[in-house]
Amino acid sequence: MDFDYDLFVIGGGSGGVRAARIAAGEHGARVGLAEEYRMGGTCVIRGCVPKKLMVFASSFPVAMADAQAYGWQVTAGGLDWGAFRAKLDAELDRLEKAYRGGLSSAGVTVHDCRATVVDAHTVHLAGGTTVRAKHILVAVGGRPFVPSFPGSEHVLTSNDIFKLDALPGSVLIVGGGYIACEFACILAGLGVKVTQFQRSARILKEFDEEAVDLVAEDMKAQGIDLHCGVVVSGIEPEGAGFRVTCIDGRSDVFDKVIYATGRVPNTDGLGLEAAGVVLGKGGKVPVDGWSQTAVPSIYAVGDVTDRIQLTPVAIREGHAFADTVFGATPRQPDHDLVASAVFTRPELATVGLTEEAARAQGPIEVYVSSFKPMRSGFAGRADRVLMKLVVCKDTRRVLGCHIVAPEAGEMIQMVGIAMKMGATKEDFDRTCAVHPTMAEELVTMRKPVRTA
Ligand SMILES: Cc1cc2nc3c(=O)[nH]c(=O)nc-3n(C[C@H](O)[C@H](O)[C@H](O)COP(=O)(O)OP(=O)(O)OC[C@H]3O[C@@H](n4cnc5c(N)ncnc54)[C@H](O)[C@@H]3O)c2cc1C
Ligand SMILES: NC(=O)c1ccc[n+]([C@@H]2O[C@H](COP(=O)([O-])OP(=O)(O)OC[C@H]3O[C@@H](n4cnc5c(N)ncnc54)[C@H](O)[C@@H]3O)[C@@H](O)[C@H]2O)c1
Repeated sequence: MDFDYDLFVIGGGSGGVRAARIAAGEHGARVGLAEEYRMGGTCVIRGCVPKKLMVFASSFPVAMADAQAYGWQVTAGGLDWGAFRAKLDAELDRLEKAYRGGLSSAGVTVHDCRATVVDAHTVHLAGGTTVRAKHILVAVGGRPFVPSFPGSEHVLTSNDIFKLDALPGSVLIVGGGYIACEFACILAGLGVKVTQFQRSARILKEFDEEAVDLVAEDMKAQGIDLHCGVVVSGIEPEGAGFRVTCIDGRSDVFDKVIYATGRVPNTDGLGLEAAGVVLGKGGKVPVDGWSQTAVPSIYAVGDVTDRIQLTPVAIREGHAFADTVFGATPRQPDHDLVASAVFTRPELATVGLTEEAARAQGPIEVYVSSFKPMRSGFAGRADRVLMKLVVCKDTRRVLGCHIVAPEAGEMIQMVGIAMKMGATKEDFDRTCAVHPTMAEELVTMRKPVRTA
């Protein structure tokens, strides 16, 4: 059978771009890729990258206050949001160009349009053409989910934050996951009055409770008006802002309301069902360990699948797919012990099991050190950091590590390597400390604070 391409990738985000580049550039496949919006996808255009730059932007008021406390004569002015946004836009343009350059030098043919699946080997491109490919990779990612309720049309999502013409005076953020907590801290750091409503009893409910308690305490200490167990029932415009009413009767007006209540896969109208792929819960694409769907020529990677929604995971899945199908090195992506960080202030970073999950598996020892770090302590700030190891009593292996601290994301990357190698508590202990650092506590905690 004649095909236009060996591989057609739908979606130019983290997973799709990596798969296309490896299949074409390293394995010589004829690859086409369709992207309907901007090359780079969520991570580059409206996720990790602009978010992290906003995290940096929001960190300067505290840094300036610290500088003053250390004796520097600095006067903090206000943020010029317009100037920041212009630089941010230019940086995203630069990155998008670099992504396009990478695809072009690998020999990938890019189609700047929406693509839909017609059958197991056929893709329809908006504009009217149809292409045939031996393999199709679905890497369409997801988009913000907003529940439906009276007034839900008035809310913003994470996509809109990067495009605000001006910073609002006050915001309500609804949700308690990664995105809600990160933007609560970012906006508070930028000087916005932030209120946060979480529906359930805790924020960041997938994370270690003790670690999250410290993050929540710190978020409140920096002025975020955080409330759990609150459900919004309606929103209506009032003056220049919006009146938000909740089922417990509370009611208040905010300049903007931002919903960060999870993400849904971009599979609506994609044509997968017609091609024989039965979609899973919430429209996610079910795949096996090779990222293959029930239709053998159709594969899927990244947020559109029912796995872990993180950029490095999407990249690994795309790379493993390309090596498996077009290279001579079949391998499955490894989803075990994936470290991640929530870029709140302070950061929360984690790898492995929470204390709660580990307890359910068998006897454990828990090592915790929580203290005032030297840098902020000297500046007179009350912030505390937390280093926590969850250890299996029988095998002595470190099952989980949880860090709440500035730059926790940088630290957990290294702990992840040790844990992936199967490090025991005694391996941590025989590693000499780097002094004076916060991370030295990870190798100097001698006695468990509790066992279970
Ligand atoms: C605000 C925010 C912050 C985040 N921060 C982090 C972080 O700090 N660290 C981290 O690891 N992860 C983070 N993530 C998650 C991360 O961005 C995603 O896990 C990752 O981008 C998923 O990659 P993907 O390739 O699956 O999909 P995406 O990157 O979403 O790419 C999918 C692409 O497909 C395109 N597309 C969709 N449908 C079609 C179609 N029919 N035809 C053509 N093109 C189509 C879309 O336009 C998009 O460009 C964040 C996400 C958000 C929203
Ligand atoms: N730093 C990072 O690595 C990073 C940052 C941002 C996003 N991400 C990825 O993106 C994914 C999506 O992030 P997210 O924060 O949107 O989702 P999430 O799943 O982390 O959190 C969703 C939150 O919304 C709440 N919620 C869900 N439905 C609701 C409803 N109907 N009403 C009120 N509240 C509701 C949930 O209780 C939860 O707190 C994350 O799971 C993560 O994998 C990663």
